[in-house]
Amino acid sequence: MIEATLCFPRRSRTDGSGNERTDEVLLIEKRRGLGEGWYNGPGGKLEGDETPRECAGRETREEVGLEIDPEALEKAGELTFLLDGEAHTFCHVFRTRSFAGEPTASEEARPEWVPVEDVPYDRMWEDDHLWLPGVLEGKTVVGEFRFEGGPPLDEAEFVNHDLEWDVALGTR
Ligand SMILES: Nc1nc2c([nH]c(=O)n2[C@H]2C[C@H](O)[C@@H](COP(=O)(O)OP(=O)(O)OP(=O)(O)O)O2)c(=O)[nH]1
Repeated sequence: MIEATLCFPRRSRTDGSGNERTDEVLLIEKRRGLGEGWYNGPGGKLEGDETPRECAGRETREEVGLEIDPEALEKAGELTFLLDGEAHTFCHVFRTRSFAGEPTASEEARPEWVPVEDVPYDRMWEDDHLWLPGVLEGKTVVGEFRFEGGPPLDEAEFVNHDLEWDVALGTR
């Protein structure tokens, strides 16, 4: 089974007059690989003996150039994606308001700050609207999502899911 991560950097912005506060999340438009053409958080597969939070920090740096201290990542979810009845990917989800630098595009990703109210769920993995809103509200989630008809996973059909909220997650 693949072990992977997703990272959702957050910021709050005030408009010029200082009245309107917008809560934003950094998404990427993925330019290649699994989920190409869709929006997602920065992230990817674990390499070597790195921990999930080290992986989330490294992928965010490689894909959009933000520097993130792995210890500053807050664990928000653990998602299992099953393909044709078999565990395909186990994905650790993190969020953080602590990072350095400005997002820049890479070969893999085009970054975009998006108001939390305007996340483009119609241009994302089909399951994301089920768990990402809660994650962006600060909840923790454990989920199982079943796909059929692949590989690859991103061409399979999303068939059903189980979700559990407000779960105490490990510290990895
Ligand atoms: N939001 C969301 N992300 C998903 C779903 N399924 C799934 O694998 N992912 C994530 C986990 C990983 O962060 C990412 C796939 O890994 P990746 O970006 O390394 O894949 P890739 O094929 O581009 O690999 P590589 O060439 O970069 O090594 O997609 C899903 O249903 N929703």
